[in-house]
This record gives sequence, structure tokens and C-alpha cells, in this order.
Amino acid sequence: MNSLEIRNVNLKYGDFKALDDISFKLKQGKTYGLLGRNGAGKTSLLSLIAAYQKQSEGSIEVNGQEVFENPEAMQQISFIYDQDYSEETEKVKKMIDAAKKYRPYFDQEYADKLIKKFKLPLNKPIKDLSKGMQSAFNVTIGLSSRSPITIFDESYLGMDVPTREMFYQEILQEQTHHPRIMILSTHLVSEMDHLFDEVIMIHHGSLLIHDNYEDFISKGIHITGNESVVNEFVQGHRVLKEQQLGGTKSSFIYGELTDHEQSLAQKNGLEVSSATLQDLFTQLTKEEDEDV
Ligand SMILES: Nc1ncnc2c1ncn2[C@@H]1O[C@H](COP(=O)(O)OP(=O)(O)OP(=O)(O)O)[C@@H](O)[C@H]1O
Repeated sequence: MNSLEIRNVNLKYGDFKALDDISFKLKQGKTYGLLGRNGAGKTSLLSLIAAYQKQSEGSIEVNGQEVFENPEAMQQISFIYDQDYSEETEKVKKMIDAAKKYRPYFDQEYADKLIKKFKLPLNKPIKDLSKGMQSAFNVTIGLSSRSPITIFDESYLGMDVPTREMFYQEILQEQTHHPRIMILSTHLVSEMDHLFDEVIMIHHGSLLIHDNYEDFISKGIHITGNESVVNEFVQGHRVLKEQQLGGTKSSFIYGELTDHEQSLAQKNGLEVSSATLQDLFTQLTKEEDEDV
């Protein structure tokens, strides 16, 4: 069973603390949605996991071994991110052959299937591919590497909707037949939430949430009804957002409702509905001066 454990990780760029005391443990067979606003620290965190740089403090271990400058541990990881290919004259086929060399679990048959699926032109220089096709190439490397820890950092950039759908289908298939630790860093929250088993949310360099997807979204609840009844009902709850239309009010609360509260809501004619991951993400990471 492969595992990835991050303990009390800090990262400083000069005086700036990009990551602050991050700890979590990830398990094989699970897909993790890594969410955070622009500049939250997602790519910084992923680059530490992939051993592209060293954390200032703390430890990052794959199967109990620190990853930094550890070739054995690093071979367990594929980090797929948006690369600049504008100077890369090598052809797609050669690039795939090169990637294969350093990836011990690479499956050529699966790569061939993906090349067909994404219609990758093997004899074209990678720099001449469209942005979406370069992303499809990156995703092909990441998927067919079959690395126990596979990280996709906004790997969908430029892909059209049907291509993104194909990418998502592959992730689901892979987790069924070749389970690994899959980390998907994304801003397409509502489009990709169905892929997540767990959610990791980073905010200003700190870990805000690490929770099971279903458990987490069950904590976001919209209560709608008569204004005064809603006001009384939500007392004592953390209210993330309020909206009003005439005498009807909708309050978005974060927390859990007891059985008693559930039946009270019903008795008082209040409508109770669940939030989406995107709703929760937006409200939990909203800045004071933002009105969303
Ligand atoms: N090499 C660097 N030197 C100095 N600061 C950096 C460096 N790389 C990142 N940062 C800063 O660290 C913070 C986190 O950046 P990071 O790229 O990890 O965020 P992110 O969550 O991936 O953002 P986005 O969603 O916009 O891609 C930002 O404030 C960024 O400016």
C-alpha cells in the first residue's frame, strides 16, 4: 500500500512564507482535489511533493522515505504541470520515448491507446502542437506513467470540453483498475468535483480543509424561508452568506444539523438544501472585501 505523508511542512521564498505548517496523509486508490485561490500555495506544495525543491521545515515521505534527493522515492512520483514547450523542437514520439526511460511503471500499450484517443500527432514537434494538444500530451505521460503518486496541476489548460471529459473518464477508469494516489489541483471545481474522494483546501499557505468529499459537502447547507424564521433557525450556526428577496431569506450555513433541527426546519416550512463544493470553496476562501 503506497502512502504519502506530509508533516509540519513550511516553505519560505526569502522572507515570504508560502506554506505554513502543512500536515496530511494520503492513501493509495484515492483521488484528492487540491483547491485554493490564486497564489494560495498549491503549486509550491506539489513541487515539494515531487522533490523539485526542498521544504524549509518538516518532512515529506513516500512509503516512509523522505523524497528530496532520493531517486527511489522520486521514481514513485509523476508531476504533470503546464510546461512551456515553445522552444521544444523534439517530436511527440521522441518525447514519449524519453519520458518512458525515467518512469519504471510506464505502460506503452496504455500510452498508445491514449495517443489514439487524444489524436496526438506523433511526428509533429511538440512546440507546434496547440495548447490543448500539449496538455493532452502531458496528460498522456501522466496517465501512462502509472506512477503510484500521480499529480496533475491544472493539466487541462487549453483542452476543449470533450477532451477534458475524456481525461476525467480515464482518471475514473485508472482508479478502478490501477489504483494510485492521484492529486488533482484545479480551478474547475464544479466540473471536477465528481472525481474527488477527498478535498484538500489551501488558503494563504495554510491547510484550511482536509476532509472526505461527501462529509465535507454535507456541512454546507442552504436554509430558505420566511426571514424571521430563518434568522431564528440559524442562530448559533456559522453563516457564510445571506441573500434576501422580499420577505424570503436564504442563509448558507457551515456545520451540521441535528435530527431535532432537521425536523424543526420541516415543521417551520423551511427549505433545506445541500451546497456544492464550489459554493463552499467560494465562501470559505472569500476575502473580507469580496462580495461573492
Ligand atoms: N519562486 C518563487 N519565489 C518567490 N515567491 C514565489 C515563488 N513561487 C511562488 N511564489 C509565491 O508563493 C505563493 C504561492 O504560489 P503558488 O504558485 O504555489 O500558488 P498557487 O496556489 O499554485 O496559485 P495559482 O492557482 O495562481 O496557480 C504566491 O504568493 C507566489 O507569488
